[in-house]
Amino acid sequence: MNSAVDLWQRYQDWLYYHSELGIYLDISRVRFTPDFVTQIQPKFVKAFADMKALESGAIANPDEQRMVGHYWLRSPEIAPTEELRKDITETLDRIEEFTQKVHAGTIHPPTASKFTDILSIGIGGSALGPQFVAQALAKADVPLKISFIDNSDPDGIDLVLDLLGDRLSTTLVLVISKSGGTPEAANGMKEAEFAFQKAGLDFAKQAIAITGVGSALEKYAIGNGWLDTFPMYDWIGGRTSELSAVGLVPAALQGINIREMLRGANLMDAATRVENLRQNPAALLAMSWYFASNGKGEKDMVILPYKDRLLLFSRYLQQLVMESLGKEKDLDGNLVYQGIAVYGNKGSTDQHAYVQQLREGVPNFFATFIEVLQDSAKPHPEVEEGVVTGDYLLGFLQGTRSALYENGRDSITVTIPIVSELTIGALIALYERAVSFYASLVNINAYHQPGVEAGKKAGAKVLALQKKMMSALKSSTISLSLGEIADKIGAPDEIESLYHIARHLHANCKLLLEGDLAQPSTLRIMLLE
Ligand SMILES: O=P(O)(O)OC[C@H]1O[C@](O)(CO)[C@@H](O)[C@@H]1O
Repeated sequence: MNSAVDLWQRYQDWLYYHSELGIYLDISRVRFTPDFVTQIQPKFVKAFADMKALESGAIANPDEQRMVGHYWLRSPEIAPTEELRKDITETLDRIEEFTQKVHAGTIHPPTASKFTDILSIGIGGSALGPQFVAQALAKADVPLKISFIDNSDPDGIDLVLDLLGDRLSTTLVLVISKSGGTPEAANGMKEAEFAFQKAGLDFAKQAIAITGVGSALEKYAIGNGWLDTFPMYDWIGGRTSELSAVGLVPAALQGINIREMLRGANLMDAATRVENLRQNPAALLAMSWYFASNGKGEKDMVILPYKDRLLLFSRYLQQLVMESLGKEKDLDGNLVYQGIAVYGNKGSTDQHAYVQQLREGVPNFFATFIEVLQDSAKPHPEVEEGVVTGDYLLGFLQGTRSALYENGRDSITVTIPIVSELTIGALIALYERAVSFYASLVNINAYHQPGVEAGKKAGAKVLALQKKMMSALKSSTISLSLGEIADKIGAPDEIESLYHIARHLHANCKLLLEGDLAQPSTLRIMLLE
């Protein structure tokens, strides 16, 4: 298997090529055996059946009793009802109409003839796709420049708003939240509203919402007369929403051809509907993941795109893969602790960062190289005789792939001809389907995220404690120790939380801590006047 001739044969035997998209998938450097392929075939019978059921509108997310319909977004004709088909096509038409009006200046800010910027506010699936696509398809000359508030970090928000500066008056704000109740998105919106108010601007005249039908955010936007709202359907998960209004509105506004993105996804969806393992690129990916991680997430997925524009792909895939596959229980309720950890950066930067460990250190990963065939739209000078920078990039990729393989580290290579709307749409669709297949192989629900709720609830508890602590301090004429506060508010088990809250409020000049900072039990706490 390891002779160059054998490997070349294996490469050709397993090479997948999509002629219309010009996309290749090479899984030859994953060391599965013919026996493994034979053994996994029956699991794909189920995976293909699950795919069919999901696409025809079955309740594929049993916990939440929801259909899962992101495939319908790029093939409305396969949506299970006429109403859904109409919703999808009408929303797409509305996005294009709105975009044309913004670009033409028919929809414009109160104090200028055109919008210059977009400020996109949202988190998780309501940010990662738009960020990935904005960077992948960025151009120097765009109708509107985009910036993002994707966290509840006041310093991060300051920087975004400072960079917008006076252009806030010509900024179109997109508040994106499926639930319409995610605190990070709500806080970002409130901060932006406040900044507009401070600058004497009318937020409602410069804001749109992309949110679940009937959500609190939709009601708020309509009630306050925002420019427009676009729907996010309950049958689309946040992490598969890039090709819904969530991703299409910001993309279209940046001048990105959204019909081409949808066409790319549609072509890939068709290719990944083929019920033949060897001819289905998503099935080949899922099989490789299963082999590499032993169907139990025993190895991490390292994403190495050799293209600056694709830097955020690993971050995008982190949510898609880890939120979908990282599950405690399988569909039968057994404890399985599933998942595949995803991380990555870009080549060749990685070679000067962590490839050392990948090559020689703990062999707990499999790599995925993303190769782009076209170097650049522009010709580049030779950096040495007959060699341009892009030739180096290919050399680095090939070199790392071989060096890893020689040392027992498996890899997959996805090759695209060019970074374009078509190929980005296709890549998104490829990984969405691979995740779906993998979930079937390991029998888990890829479309819920119960674990996230625990963190959200715990976060809310900390804020409630903070409020109680502040009112305890307000009603006290003397400084209090952490223990005294805990007793006063009836929360003796929360003393450590109270300490963390007090230390944060002290650093932000909301209260005073006196005592030995190295010994929390000595601290006395009082409000600052
Ligand atoms: O769009 P929303 O409802 O604000 O949710 C943002 C993100 O939060 C989650 O629900 C949980 O992290 C993600 O699945 C989702 O993409």
